[in-house]
Amino acid sequence: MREKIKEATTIVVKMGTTSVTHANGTLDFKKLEILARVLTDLENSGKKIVLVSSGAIGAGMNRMKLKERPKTLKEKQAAASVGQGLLMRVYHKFFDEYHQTVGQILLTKDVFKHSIKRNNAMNTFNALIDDGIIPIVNENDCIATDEIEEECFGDNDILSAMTADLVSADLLIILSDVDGLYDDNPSLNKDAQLIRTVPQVDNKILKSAGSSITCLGTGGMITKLGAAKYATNCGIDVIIASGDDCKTLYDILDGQEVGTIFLRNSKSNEIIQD
Ligand SMILES: Nc1ncnc2c1ncn2[C@@H]1O[C@H](COP(=O)(O)OP(=O)(O)O)[C@@H](O)[C@H]1O
Ligand SMILES: N[C@@H](CCC(=O)OP(=O)(O)O)C(=O)O
Repeated sequence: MREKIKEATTIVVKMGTTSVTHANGTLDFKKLEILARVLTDLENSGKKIVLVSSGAIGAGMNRMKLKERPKTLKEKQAAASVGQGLLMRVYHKFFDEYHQTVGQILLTKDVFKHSIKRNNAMNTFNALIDDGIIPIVNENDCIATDEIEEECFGDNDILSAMTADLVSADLLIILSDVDGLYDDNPSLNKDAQLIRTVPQVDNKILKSAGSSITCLGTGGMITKLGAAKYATNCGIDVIIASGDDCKTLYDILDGQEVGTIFLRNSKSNEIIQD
């Protein structure tokens, strides 16, 4: 069933806050360094890679010496403003080690609803991808407040699914602090079982998802399932797996049974072919 993953060419990889930062918000250099190496290697092998990375608020929070995630919207925006620059500087540094050029794209969700803005964003993505440059995407937190205002509604998960659709990706890989979708929140229920394959994101599956209990991650599994539903309906396979060791991306793309796979909705392909 996972054999077809080997053929995926355009791949969007989403790194959650918990995968790019330590618990105190400082950037996890070890993980980011490995991520840069693996993504460059995949790009060199002929894959087209887009990275969606969270972590701006965590990184900014630490630099501003805030002890906990800011509560008010303006404080979160200020932290994102400080942190986004830090995040990109670290990405530039690590990707440079492997002579891989990256470009920053900050998006707001309204871009996807507005045909001219959507087209402009798509042209930028295509120009970067055609030049072998890896776009690094985050939400433009300072002007788009829907993602950070309410912890439980929306986040970079859905943005990664919308981006995957925009670049006509074959595969969306969401890396997190959990190794896939469980039948119950594994942080609260130690008997929860990992689900390997989800043929369809239906109500039963949606009910298994809970929110995040970390102080930095937002949305938890609820927004990841929203993203999986969105992307699979666009004809894109989705894998949720652990971002602990980014070398796992090799195993995923080798078709190995890593994390949870959400199978693309085949009807969406029929619609596209019609
Ligand atoms: N059914 C579930 N399966 C797996 N994780 C779940 C589930 N329900 C809730 N979660 C929570 O979702 C968390 C991952 O989401 P989040 O903290 O927002 O990560 P990220 O920073 O990667 O977006 C897990 O650590 C877990 O506590
Ligand atoms: N765009 C913000 C939001 C964080 C966000 O979506 O977090 P996550 O649920 O960990 O992907 C940031 O970079 O901090």
